[in-house]
Amino acid sequence: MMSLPIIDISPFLDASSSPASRQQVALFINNACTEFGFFYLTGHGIPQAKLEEIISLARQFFALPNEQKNKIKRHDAAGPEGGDGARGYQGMGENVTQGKKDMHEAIDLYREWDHAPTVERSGGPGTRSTLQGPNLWPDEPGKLKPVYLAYIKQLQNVGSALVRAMGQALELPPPDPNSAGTPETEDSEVFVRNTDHSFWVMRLIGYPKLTTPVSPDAPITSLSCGEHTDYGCVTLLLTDPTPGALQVLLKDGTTWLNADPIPGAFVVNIGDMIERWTNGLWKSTRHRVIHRGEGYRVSVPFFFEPNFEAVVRPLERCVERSGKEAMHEGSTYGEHLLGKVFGNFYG
Ligand SMILES: O=C(O)CCC(=O)C(=O)O
Ligand SMILES: [Fe+2]
Repeated sequence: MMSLPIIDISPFLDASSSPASRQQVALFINNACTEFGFFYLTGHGIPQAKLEEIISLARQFFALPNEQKNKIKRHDAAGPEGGDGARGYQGMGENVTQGKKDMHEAIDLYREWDHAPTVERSGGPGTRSTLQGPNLWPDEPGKLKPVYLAYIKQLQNVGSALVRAMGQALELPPPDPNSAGTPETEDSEVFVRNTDHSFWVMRLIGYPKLTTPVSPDAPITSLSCGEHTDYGCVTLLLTDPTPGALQVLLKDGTTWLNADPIPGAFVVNIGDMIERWTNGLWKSTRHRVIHRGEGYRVSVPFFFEPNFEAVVRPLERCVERSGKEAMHEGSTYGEHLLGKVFGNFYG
């Protein structure tokens, strides 16, 4: 049975590693991103016990009564509740993909809005614009917030190492040692610079087992998470050990491959902004979740994204190499994200 490649990123986290070991990793990444857009990541330095604690804390939250969970409910932006339309807890079926309700519940966390002043909305004092509110952390379990904040710091470091490796994997020129470069400089550090204030997203997701009937002819009417690509740069996905839930669409466009978890490894995939930057040399691969297995499945994806104001347009080298017209004229990651956030709840 075919399986996704496994990539050890440690040479990009270890300042004393040899250029040859980094080059080897870059080569593997190029192959994995060209062929699958998905791979397993090891050598990230986060102990397995920490990863298990992350899953366990999310599981404890989802086991609370609804009344308790709804204390941090997501509210629409510009409303009297002071919601920002994005952050907070969403109950079962509140998320929509391709016009269908997803059978999961979730907490969404984002980088705090610290790159620009917040803009109060016309709803009156205390109302918020989309994404401009604070994160809503649960009181229970009490350890969740501090443990997650420390974990998010570590993940940003891993994300940064990964996008550095990606710049090298694309054979972009090395940075000029005499100049710091700007966000527009198209060298191998281009992704690192454009993610240095990553507008990251973290989702804690709980999936009950699907109970809709299975028959090979029946259309799948309700999924745990409908078919989609991820929005941004790279996703570092942590899941509990449940097999057979996450499925990845292969290049043939018809075969779904199970991306079963490997203990201690992240499942990594590239998002829409990397596809745009590479002018489609690397595609953001479609995937979905169908959990018909045993137990209540928990996953915690971390989306390491560009800066909110990063302008993402196809890199010249990638346009040349692809032999195609530039696929996009360029826009900020923030604009792309806002469009997606509206679609998730009002689609
Ligand atoms: O739960 C999973 O395995 C994947 C979730 C996912 O694809 C997403 O949240 O974007
Ligand atoms: Fe996804």
